Order: sequence, then C-alpha cells, then structure tokens
Amino acid sequence: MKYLVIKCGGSAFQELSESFYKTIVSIQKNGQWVPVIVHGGGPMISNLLDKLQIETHFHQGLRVTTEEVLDVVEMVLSGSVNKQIVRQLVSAGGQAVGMSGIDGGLLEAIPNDPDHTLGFVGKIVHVETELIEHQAKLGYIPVISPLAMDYKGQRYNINGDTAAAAVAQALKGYLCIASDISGIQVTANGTSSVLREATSAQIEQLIIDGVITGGMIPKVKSAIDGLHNGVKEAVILNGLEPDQLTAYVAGKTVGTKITLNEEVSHA
Ligand SMILES: Nc1ncnc2c1ncn2[C@@H]1O[C@H](COP(=O)(O)OP(=O)(O)O)[C@@H](O)[C@H]1O
Ligand SMILES: CC(=O)N[C@@H](CCC(=O)OP(=O)(O)O)C(=O)O
Repeated sequence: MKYLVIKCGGSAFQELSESFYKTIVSIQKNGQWVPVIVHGGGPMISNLLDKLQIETHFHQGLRVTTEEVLDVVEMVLSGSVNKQIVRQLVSAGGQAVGMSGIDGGLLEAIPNDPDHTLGFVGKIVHVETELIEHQAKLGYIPVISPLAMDYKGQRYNINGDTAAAAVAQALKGYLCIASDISGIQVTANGTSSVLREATSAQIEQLIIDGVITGGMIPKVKSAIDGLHNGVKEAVILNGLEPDQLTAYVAGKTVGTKITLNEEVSHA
C-alpha cells in the first residue's frame, strides 16, 4: 500500500474546485495509492478570531495560541473545515470519514517549544496509524484536522503542514502539500519562477535570505523533517490546479520536490 498524505491548505480551501475532490476520489478508486487528507484552515481561523475581536499573531508561520484561541481553532478546524471536506468528497462520489487528531488519540503532542513562547502549539510525538489504516481498508478516505492532545488531555494547535508530515512519516508514505501556489518561488533578474527541486541546504539559505517566509516556512521545515524520518517523497504543489495532483500521481514532475542534500545527484 502506498499512502499519499495530501495536505489541503486553508489558503486554497475556499477556492478548491469540485475536480480537486474528484481527483482524490479517483486516486483512491484506482487502488494504486491510499489517499489520506490532513487539512489546515489558517485564514478561516483568523476570520473568526477577527469577528470575535481576539488578537492573533504568527511567529515563523506558527500561530501563537492561548486557551481562548484554541477554542476557536478547534471549532473551525474540527467543526467547520473538516466536515466541509468530508461533504465535498462524498459529493465527488467518495466515502470519507472526518476525525480530529484528538479522536481515538490519533495525534499525540508535546509542547512545540519548552518555554511555551508559542503557547499551546504542539509537535507530534505519536500517530495512532491503526485508526487510519482501518478506515482506509474499509474504503474511507480519512480526513484529519490538526488538533492533538498530550497524555494529560491538554489540547494543542498543530500547524497543518507539521501534522501532515507527521502522518506521512508514521505511514511511511508520500507527502503532497497542496497550497495556493505551485511550489517555492524565487526571483532572479526581476523574473520569478518555481523551483522544480529544492534541497534542504538551499531551503535553509532561502529562509535566511528572506525568500521563503510566512506560511511557506512550516511547509519546507516539515517536509525536510519528514524526509529525515521515513517520508518517501515530499512535494509542494498548487491545489487550485487539480491537474497538478493528477500529474503527480502519474509520476510527472510537478510543483517543487523537496530533497535532502545527500539525494542530489552531481552528474
Ligand atoms: N518563496 C516562497 N514561495 C512561494 N510561496 C511563499 C514563499 N514565501 C512565502 N510564501 C507564501 O506562502 C504561502 C503559502 O502558505 P500558507 O498561506 O500558509 O498556505 P496554506 O494555507 O496552504 O498552508 C504562499 O501563498 C505565499 O504567500
Ligand atoms: C500552530 C498553527 O499555526 N496552527 C495553524 C493550524 C491551521 C493551519 O495550519 O492552516 P493552514 O494549513 O491553512 O496554514 C493555525 O492556527 O493557523
């Protein structure tokens, strides 16, 4: 079984077309890949926080999370966004089951940073893969919202990319980060282009140079971390262009493939 963990980013979410979901359903029906969805929803969380007049800010692409913010994060991700994705997959002719990382102890976390500067932001230390495997065997597409819990029952807000990489790592699968952009963009001589491949060393430099910023930082960091820990392949592509996902599963070069330095061929 080849697990394909598809991260659906919140920035593209509201504009994702019917054909994006149809593509996922057909990937599953085809039988070569087992799709698992992990989603985000950052812009929707920020919208509701704004309406509730709760201030929010980000540090290196991660939302500083108080208990009050956590309530909104859980409501938006595990309530609204998760169920919308399930509905879309069902409308596209698939069977899908939504769950939060908290359900069944699916995602176990510890604080992301020991001094709690980010508040209740977690990093994942365990994924209960059996829950995912069982649902997949029953023919469901698992749809996971990135909330997690520690052994005491404390909730954590997990960045969607971090959660997707942890799930891909635990399943020893492939990671496909679908966002609103076709990969890592760089600008040279006034012309911008998307890198076809980026090594961990290149990425480190692009972060230092301020080329990779904001929400792209957790994507590249999670992908590199995942590749170090058993993820077979990691790619960032544009979810707003469903052909990119189709092309990816067909083995074509698409988006930006993230690689570790030692994988680079110097032919
Ligand atoms: N070098 C870069 N290449 C591409 N996108 C970048 C880069 N640096 C920052 N970004 C930003 O990262 C965004 C994707 O992150 P984010 O908005 O968090 O997406 P998602 O909701 O899919 O997780 C892009 O839309 C872009 O604005
Ligand atoms: C810790 C942290 O930053 N959590 C994210 C969770 C949602 C997310 O990751 O959404 P995107 O994939 O759309 O960015 C947040 O609160 O926005």
